[in-house]
Amino acid sequence: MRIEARSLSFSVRGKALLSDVSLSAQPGETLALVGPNGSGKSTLMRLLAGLARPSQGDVLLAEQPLARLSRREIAQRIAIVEQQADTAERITARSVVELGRTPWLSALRPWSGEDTRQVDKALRTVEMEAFAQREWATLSGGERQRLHIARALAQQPGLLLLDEPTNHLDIHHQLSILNCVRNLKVTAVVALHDLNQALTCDRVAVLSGGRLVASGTPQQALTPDTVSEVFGITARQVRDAGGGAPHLSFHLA
Ligand SMILES: Nc1ncnc2c1ncn2[C@@H]1O[C@H](COP(=O)(O)OP(=O)(O)OP(=O)(O)O)[C@@H](O)[C@H]1O
Repeated sequence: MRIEARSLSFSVRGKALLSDVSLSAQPGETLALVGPNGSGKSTLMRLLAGLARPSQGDVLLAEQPLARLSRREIAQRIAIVEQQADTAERITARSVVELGRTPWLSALRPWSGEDTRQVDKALRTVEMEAFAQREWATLSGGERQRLHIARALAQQPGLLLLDEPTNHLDIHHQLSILNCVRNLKVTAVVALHDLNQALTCDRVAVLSGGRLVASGTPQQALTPDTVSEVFGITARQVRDAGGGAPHLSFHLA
């Protein structure tokens, strides 16, 4: 599903948290959102998810204004995993993932084999099948994070919004979750702090002080000059001795 932000601004008590942000992701693309702490990534995610209304501008999902969709219609199209997402504690891992099926259920459409299949598939994708019956309270931070992502995948959204999904994850699961997201046919917007992980996405948008300062392909948006200026460091592009894609190395300026 195509997502577009048109001239989005958002203020709280007269303070501008986002100013005139325009960006889009095409169906199936993975768009990385990067920027320093407090630059507005989570705020933008919440506007894209319809969890907050922009002060100005519009969010269009598959060319339809989000503001015109009902909560249920939004839930059938958009899944979000927020930073510090938490869940009631007396519940099993599997039940958390089953919550992802809620937007598709109704009195006329009770739980079916298809729902069970989607939950199984999501648990497999995040490599958490073996934990399905565990109590939520007994799980580690990374295991909970993977289950939140599984819950979002079980929702079968057209747009997946992930706010720092690799937080808490060991390097194997960081790479495997990002790989899985990039390979999904679903459009994804992913807030990331690891700029080298952002380099592996289809497109990158760079926020600074609530404004969009660069966007485009990773090579266009994440130039050493832009990264140095936005993060107040010195960035250099380097290549492994064995060739391969360039990546960034960082030093304090
Ligand atoms: N309700 C609010 N009232 C006042 N300021 C707020 C409110 N919510 C967020 N902010 C401020 O807006 C700015 C953007 O916050 P946001 O959480 O979007 O940043 P972020 O880029 O996701 O940061 P991080 O990388 O630290 O997660 C921050 O300075 C934050 O303190």
